[in-house]
Amino acid sequence: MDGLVVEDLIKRYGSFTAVDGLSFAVPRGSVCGFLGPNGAGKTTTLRILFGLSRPTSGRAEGHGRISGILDRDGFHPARSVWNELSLAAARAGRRDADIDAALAAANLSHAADKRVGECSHGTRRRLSLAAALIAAPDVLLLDEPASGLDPHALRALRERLQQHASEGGTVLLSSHVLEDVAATCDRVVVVNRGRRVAEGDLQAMLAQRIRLRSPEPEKLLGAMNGFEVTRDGADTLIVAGADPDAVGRAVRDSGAVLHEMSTQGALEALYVGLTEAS
Ligand SMILES: Nc1ncnc2c1ncn2[C@@H]1O[C@H](COP(=O)(O)OP(=O)(O)OP(=O)(O)O)[C@@H](O)[C@H]1O
Repeated sequence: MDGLVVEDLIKRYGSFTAVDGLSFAVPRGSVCGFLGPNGAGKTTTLRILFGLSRPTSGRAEGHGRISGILDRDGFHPARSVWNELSLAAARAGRRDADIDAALAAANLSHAADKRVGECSHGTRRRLSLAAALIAAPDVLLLDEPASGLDPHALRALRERLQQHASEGGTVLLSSHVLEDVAATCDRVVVVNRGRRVAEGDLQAMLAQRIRLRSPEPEKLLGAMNGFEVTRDGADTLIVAGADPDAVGRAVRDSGAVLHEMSTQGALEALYVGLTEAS
């Protein structure tokens, strides 16, 4: 069952079309990356899903309670971290929420009494996520949630989002950090100039591009008959559109020494190909 649906969505600002007939869906239990170049229409789509902006035509709807992070967090700089979280709980109708426990879960207990205006960018970002989660949402919409986070906070964010999905929630997050998307998401939607250029299961999409690194690339290349292979530097081959088992067997049969067989970096290659081509 879908947690959110975007269908034939169009958003125009005057004569400029920011979102141009966009359609995609995110199933429940999924963390979906929302990728695209600057100005592709991601924030516009997220704002419509939040109900902050009206579509020109089409629809964008999440099922159940929606919360999340937009570019501006709207916190008052003079309020304390504890107070902002408590206000977020009250706004979401969750007056019974345990604020101290939510702060601890967000690793923010030490900052509870700090004024928001005195917090670092990363701390504010973590507070934004805690404020979104305290609403106990079904659908989490996150615009660049990883921005400003250190590696520990990034890992905690990833684990929290995956936990939300494993409990049946739905997550849509925009990001330009593709490595992070690859580690966090199970699906992606790629948009360019307001249109969808790709959508699907991330592993299935990445399995379509396997990177092989070998000190004997010629030997390897000789065994790759029938595969679509491109060279990427002196010792690296990229095999496109092939089943990993079949590639693995061809590598074994070649007898070449292999230093790496992975889909690492494949998302970037896929993204660049998709957004340049359209
Ligand atoms: N209120 C507005 N009035 C006019 N144009 C707007 C408005 N909001 C957004 N746009 C334009 O719509 C296009 C899509 O913007 P949007 O912010 O959705 O892109 P994005 O994919 O989120 O980009 P980024 O990755 O840079 O955040 C851009 O060209 C932007 O300038």
